[in-house]
Amino acid sequence: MSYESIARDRLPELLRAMPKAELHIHIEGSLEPELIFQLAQRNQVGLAYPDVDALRAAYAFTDLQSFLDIYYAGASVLLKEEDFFDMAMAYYRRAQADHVVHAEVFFDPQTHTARGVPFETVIRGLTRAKETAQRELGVSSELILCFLRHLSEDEAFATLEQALPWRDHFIGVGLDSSERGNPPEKFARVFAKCRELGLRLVAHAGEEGPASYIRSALDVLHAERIDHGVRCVEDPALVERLAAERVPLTVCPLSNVKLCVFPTMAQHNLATLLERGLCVTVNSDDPAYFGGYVNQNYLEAFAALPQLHAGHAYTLARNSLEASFASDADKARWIAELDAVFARFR
Ligand code: HPA
Ligand SMILES: [Zn+2]
Repeated sequence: MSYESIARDRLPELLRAMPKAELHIHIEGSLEPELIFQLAQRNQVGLAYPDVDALRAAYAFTDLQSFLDIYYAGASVLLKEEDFFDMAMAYYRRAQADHVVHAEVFFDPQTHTARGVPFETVIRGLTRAKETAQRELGVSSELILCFLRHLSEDEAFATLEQALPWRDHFIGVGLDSSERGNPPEKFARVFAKCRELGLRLVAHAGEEGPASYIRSALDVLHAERIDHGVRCVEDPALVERLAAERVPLTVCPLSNVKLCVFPTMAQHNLATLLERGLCVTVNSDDPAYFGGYVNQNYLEAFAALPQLHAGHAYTLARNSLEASFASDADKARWIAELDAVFARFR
């Protein structure tokens, strides 16, 4: 079906209404400044900023590391199961408002266990929110445990050990934090172990790091999806392979602009990636820090890239549903809902 003829001025309404999956969201990156201050007060944690406005004013990033420094500082207010629950519920409410039917949510246990917060506290709070979101909001979700790549592989193994009693509470593992200088190869053994355990595998690659990191994420880690992946265009043979193998890329447009991966949204390569036939999806990454939740990412990308039309909107939403780790039955149901929404706009 062709949707190209749907008028451009109807795109915002269509982008908001279409059912979608979000596959690249760090739950700690959904912690809004207001909630950071509430939790700081509740838990008697001191912050380096006097108020919400001062904290928000510090969100001027020059690269990934400048963001990560402030992101880990923000997460320091999370101490109790209830804190993780409240943070995740706030995300699920925003996701529901954006017509996210399914989310695969990253969490960074090492950010918390390093501060003395037990793994159990983190997973209990997030799991309770996941179940509440399904029951009360109708938002389906799964959890993906991310290893911090600036830490050692031994530390990743120790985290996996702590997580194994909770094996059925998360579906897979990912790799995040400082990319440059921390190639996928560093985590080959722990990913091999996770693969043996039947966990789903994803990895951040090609955000700030070179295209070769995307190749090793595929060949060494056996990642099933690449988080970001926008630098794949520097290696045309890799682009062909990603297209042929239909490897999903979880692209985060606002994040890429805020972290200076692209100077402006008009220079983002989202449209190019789609033209090359890649299985691209749109996601928010760290919505509290980068200026918006998933719909804002769609809206700003479509506003800045005139090549994009309603046909691309359909492709992106459909890719997000198909690239998820949900059941075939759930995917079929959501795709039928997607088709019904687009039928209303024709
Ligand atoms: O965009 C990101 N890249 C790497 N690590 C991260 N941790 C949170 N967000 C990110
Ligand atoms: Zn990310």
